[in-house]
Amino acid sequence: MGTKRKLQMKTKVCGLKFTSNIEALAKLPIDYMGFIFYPKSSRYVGEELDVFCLKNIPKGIKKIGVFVNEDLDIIMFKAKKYGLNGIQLHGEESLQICESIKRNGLEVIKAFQIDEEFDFEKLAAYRSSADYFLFDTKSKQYGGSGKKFNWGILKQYKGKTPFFLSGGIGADDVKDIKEFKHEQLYALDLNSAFEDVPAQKNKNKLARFLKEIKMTTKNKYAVDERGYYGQFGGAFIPELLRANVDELRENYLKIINSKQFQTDYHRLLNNYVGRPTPLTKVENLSKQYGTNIYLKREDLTHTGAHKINNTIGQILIAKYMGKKRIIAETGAGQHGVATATVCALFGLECVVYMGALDVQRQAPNVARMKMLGAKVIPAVSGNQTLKDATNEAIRDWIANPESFYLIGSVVGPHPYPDLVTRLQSIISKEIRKQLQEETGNLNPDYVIACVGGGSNAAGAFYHYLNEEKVQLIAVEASGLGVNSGETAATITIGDVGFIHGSKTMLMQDEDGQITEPYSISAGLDYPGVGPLHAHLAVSGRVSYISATDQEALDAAKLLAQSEGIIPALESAHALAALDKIKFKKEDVVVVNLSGRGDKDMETYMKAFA
Ligand SMILES: O=C(O)c1ccccc1NCC(=O)[C@H](O)[C@H](O)COP(=O)(O)O
Repeated sequence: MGTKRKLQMKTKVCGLKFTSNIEALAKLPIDYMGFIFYPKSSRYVGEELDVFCLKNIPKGIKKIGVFVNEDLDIIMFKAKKYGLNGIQLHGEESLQICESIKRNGLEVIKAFQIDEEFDFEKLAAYRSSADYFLFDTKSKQYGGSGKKFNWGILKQYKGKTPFFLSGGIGADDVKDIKEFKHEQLYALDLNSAFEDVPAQKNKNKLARFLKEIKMTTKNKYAVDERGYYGQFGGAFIPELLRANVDELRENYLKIINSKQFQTDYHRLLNNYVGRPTPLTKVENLSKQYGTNIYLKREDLTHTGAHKINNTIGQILIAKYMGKKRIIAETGAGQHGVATATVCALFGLECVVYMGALDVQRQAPNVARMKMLGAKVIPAVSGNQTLKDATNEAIRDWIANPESFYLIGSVVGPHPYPDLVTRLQSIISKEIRKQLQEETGNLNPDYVIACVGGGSNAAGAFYHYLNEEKVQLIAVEASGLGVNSGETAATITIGDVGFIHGSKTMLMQDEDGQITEPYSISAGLDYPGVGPLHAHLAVSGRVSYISATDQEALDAAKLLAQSEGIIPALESAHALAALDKIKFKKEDVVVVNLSGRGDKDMETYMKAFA
C-alpha cells in the first residue's frame, strides 16, 4: 500500500435514469454518470432514459453504460444510441469483449466483486484491455448492493491499472476515505447510499459529500502553507522586503478568489488579451511526425506571448492594493512589453530592467516598451541577461518598497511562483475544454512546453499535473550543448541552491556560485528554474529534456515553412522536442506555442543567412 494519494479524486454517480434528476446532478462537480443497462437491476434504465437529455450532459462528465454479461452488439448499439463514453462490465465478461469495446474507442471499466477470497492475480490478464478496474462488494445482484467490503483487502492489489472504489459508499465515509491510501485509487463510485428511491439521487446529500471529499484530498503538486513544493520554494529575502512579500502573501489568495477579481480578470482576458487562444491542429507537421499535433496559440494573444495572462492578473492585484509604481524584469522582452502594456492600460508608472545584451538582441521589444511609456533600464552586471535584470529589479524594490514588483515567471519568493502559476493556468484550462470539443477527450497523451523560469510550462501543465496518464515534457535550452559550458539547461545539469528568493535547482559551480547561462533564446537563458519545476523534476512527474540552439532554429524553420507560423525562439525549443520522442499514430500531442517570432527576426536572419 503506497502513501501517496491520487489527486483530485474523481467521482462517479451511478444508477441514474430520471431526466430531471440527471439534469440536476449535471450541475455538480462530478466526473462520471453511470446508467444501468442490466434488466434485473432496480435502477435499470428501461425505456425511460431520455436520449436528448444524455446528449446534453456537459462534456466534462463522462457517460458510462453498466452491463452484466451482455452481447457485444447490444452494448455497442446502446453506446451509439446514448452517446456513451465508456462501458462498465459487472459480469464474467471475456477479455475479448473488453478488447472489442476498447477498439471501438470507448473506455472500459471492468468491475470485480471483492471478498476475502478474491484472487488479485487474475487482474493481470485485463491490464491492457481495461482502462480502469472497479472494486465492488460481492453480491448476488452483481452491483448496487449498498454494502461496503473490507477495503483492507485491496492491500493485495499491486497492479498499475487505476481503480474505482465502490460498494455502499455513503455520506458517513468521508473519514474512512481520507484514511484509505492506495497508489491506484482513482475514483469513488457512488450509488444507493445517496438515493431517495432506486435511481433517484438526492442532490443536496451528494453536493455536501462532494464538498467534504474535495476538502480532504490534497494536491501533491500544489504549494503548501509555507510556500514549498516538496523541498523547494520558500521566501529567502532581505529583511527590508519582508513587509512587502508578507503583504502580498496575505492578500493574493483573497484577491484572486474574489468575485470582483474573477470578473475583471476574465473580462480583460476575453476582451483585451484575446482569449481563448485557438488550439490549432497542424496537419502538415502532424503528417511529418506521423501523429496528431496541436499548437496552443499563445502567440496570438495581444502582445504576442503568454506573458500577458500573468501581467493582467498582477496589475489588477497591484491596483486593488493601491500601488502606483510597477517594477519588472525581462529577458526576451515579452514580459517587459506585457508589463508596459498593462501599466499603460491602468495608468501606472512602469520601470523595466533588461540585461544590456538582451536590450541589443531584442531591440523591437525595447522600442515597444518605450512607446508604451515604460522606462527601460539596461542591467550591465554579469553576462547582462535575465539573471542580472532580476538582480537589478530586486535592488530597485528594496530601495522603493512601496512599489509593486511584477514578476514575469514562476520564480522568486513565495507567493510569486504560486501566483504566476495560477494566473498562467488559464492555458491548460482552455486546452482541456478545446481538446474535449475537438476529440471528445479532455486529456492529450503529451503536453510539451519550453522552460526558462517556467511560466508557460507551469500554465500548460497545471490542469494535467494530477492526470498521471498525460506525459508532460519540459524542454530546456542547452545552447551549444549540455556539456559545452554554454548552456541554460538548469535541471539537466543543475543542483539544489538558492536564487532570487527561493530554494530551487540552479546552475552553479562547486563553490555554489551561480554560473552564467547561455542560450540563443533570450527568454530561456536563466540559470535557475521555478521551484514548482524543481519539484516536478525530482518527483518524476515531468520529464525535462533539452534542445540546442541549432535544434531550436531547425524546428522554427520547419514550423514556418510547413505551417506558415513563425514561432518565438523560446517556443521553438518546445517544437524541437518533436524530433526526440517516438509518438504513436493515435497520440494526441499538444505543444504550447508560447510566443510569436517577430521579435527574433534579426537572430533568425543571421542564423539562416
Ligand atoms: O446499481 C445497480 O443496481 C447495479 C446492478 C448490477 C450491476 C451493477 C450495478 N451498479 C453498478 C455500480 O457501479 C454501483 O455504483 C456499484 O455497484 C455500487 O453500488 P452501491 O453498493 O449501491 O453503492
